[in-house]
Amino acid sequence: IDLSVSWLGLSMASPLFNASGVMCRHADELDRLAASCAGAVITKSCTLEPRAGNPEPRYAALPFGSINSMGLPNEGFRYYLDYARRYDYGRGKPLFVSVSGMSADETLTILGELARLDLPCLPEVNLSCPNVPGKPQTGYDFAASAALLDAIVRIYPKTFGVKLPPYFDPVHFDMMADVLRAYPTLGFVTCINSIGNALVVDVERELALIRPKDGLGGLGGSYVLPTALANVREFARRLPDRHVVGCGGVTSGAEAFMHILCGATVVQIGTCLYEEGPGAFERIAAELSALMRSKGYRTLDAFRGRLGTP
Ligand SMILES: CC(C)(C)CCc1c(C(=O)O)[nH]c(=O)[nH]c1=O
Repeated sequence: IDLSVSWLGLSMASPLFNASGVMCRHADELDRLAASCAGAVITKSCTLEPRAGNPEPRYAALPFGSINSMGLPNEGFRYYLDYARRYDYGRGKPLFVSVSGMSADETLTILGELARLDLPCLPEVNLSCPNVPGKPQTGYDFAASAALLDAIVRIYPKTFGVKLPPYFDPVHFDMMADVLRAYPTLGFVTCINSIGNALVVDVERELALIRPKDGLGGLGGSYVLPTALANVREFARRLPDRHVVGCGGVTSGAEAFMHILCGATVVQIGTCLYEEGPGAFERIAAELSALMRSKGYRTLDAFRGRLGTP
């Protein structure tokens, strides 16, 4: 059974890696991911300056997933560019740098610096990044997304990707795909980010579970799997010449298989990695391998994007 993936000039021994935000804020965490069975590593979304993030409690594990309102705690982009400079690309594990400026200008400044370094790492631009006050997150503002991407391709000439929030309306799939299709250097889209602004209640204490935003936070884990799969399949259909990175609700080989069957080239793991640790990569890869064997598939290409309809 061959779990390897070659894409965007990269080669990965496993299709599995971390979702940005989980176990990737500090260099020691990133090194631990690089030493694990993960096929690649991505950094916590960075901003121009370091950020402590929101007051705690800001993350909670739930019966079927997680809720978080971390508030972009990160060491600042220079820290991650320095990590990207020192990273050992020869070990065959690509490094992705997630970028989420507090404004479009911040994102552009960071990408300009990244372009100057001309390193082998690839940026994943987080479109859940804040937009101008009074406007929804960038990914839900199609004009703002197009304006940001117009500016990005002017200052960042190489291949990059975007992290998308989940969409819930076919017209939104169409509208966002129309925006993204216009940028030939957009090599991949990662579907999905957490489902935003959920609210989880502690009945006994009659309190929200997390403190920021009066309890509102992004939902992750098994709760979001069906929405993640829909977004993967719908964007893979609309952008057949780009890669889709699947993210959302992967806790097993079967769920990784679902994402790839829906069209994902590779798969990110968030909540399950946070709760289980890096051993999740080895377990899920072994489960995926066993499932493929039982179905007679020797490679991921044998079933990628082949979901049918009854
Ligand atoms: C939600 C933002 C804080 C604007 C971006 C960072 C982010 C966070 C976070 O740092 O709170 N959590 C997520 O689940 N997804 C994200 O993209």
